[in-house]
Amino acid sequence: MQTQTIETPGGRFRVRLDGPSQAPVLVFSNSLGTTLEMWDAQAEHFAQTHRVLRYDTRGHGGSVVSQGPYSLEQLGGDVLALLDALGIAKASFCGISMGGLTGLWLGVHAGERLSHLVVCNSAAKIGTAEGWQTRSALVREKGAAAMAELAASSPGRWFTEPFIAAQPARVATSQGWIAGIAPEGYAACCDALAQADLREAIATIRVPTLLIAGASDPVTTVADAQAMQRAIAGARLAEVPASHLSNLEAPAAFDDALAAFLATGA
Ligand SMILES: O=C(O)CC1=CCC(=O)O1
Repeated sequence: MQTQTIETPGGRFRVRLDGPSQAPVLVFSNSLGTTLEMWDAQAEHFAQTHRVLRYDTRGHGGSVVSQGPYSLEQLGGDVLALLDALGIAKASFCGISMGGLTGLWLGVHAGERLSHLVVCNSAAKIGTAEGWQTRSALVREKGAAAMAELAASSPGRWFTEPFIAAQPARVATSQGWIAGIAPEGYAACCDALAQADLREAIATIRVPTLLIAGASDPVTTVADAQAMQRAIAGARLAEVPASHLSNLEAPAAFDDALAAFLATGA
């Protein structure tokens, strides 16, 4: 099946569904500057056991690019609106970086809709408000030129040096995703990241939670994942040999950790 467009009260979303229609639903949520294609390998793997739902986050890919700033509440609400539109009462949710933060928001505010929560290469607060405000201002000021600059610098934020050297085609594909993101959508998600701080709230999460950390991730570190593990009752932590986009850099280790966790009853 190819991508489709789902209309929600908050706008249209580009989604893709794979796997048996009666299987348990597993939602994948992308990181800042990527699209649902970042999950191609995981969709192929998990469509054997799950109904896999992927979507482009607001402001990204083929989804609505509404005027920013966005908020984490809005990004989490978009997931709930998508589940409602598709008639899905409960799902497992796996998000990376910004998508992981969206998952934490869902765990805090809509835990009854989740059977498993997987938070990858993320943190309860990512970076600093000043850093995100500077980035969003630059993108709004320079538009496509700023996106080109962010695409050029993205390998260093997303992958280890050995992976960049060994996998130029994969790196180039990921750079193509960010280069194609609408500047206002990207900037508005930076605004959401600037405001998002769930460091206290995540203590209320009662959904079975797996944290996946990249051993060489300089953006959201293993220490960030350990802090979340201390805060979320019963949370597990898996470390994989990768930088920030760990599902792309270490797909086998990532899929193994995710599959083992999803196999646990919830
Ligand atoms: O800055 C980046 O590209 C890395 C990143 C931070 C949040 C996110 O989703 O990606």
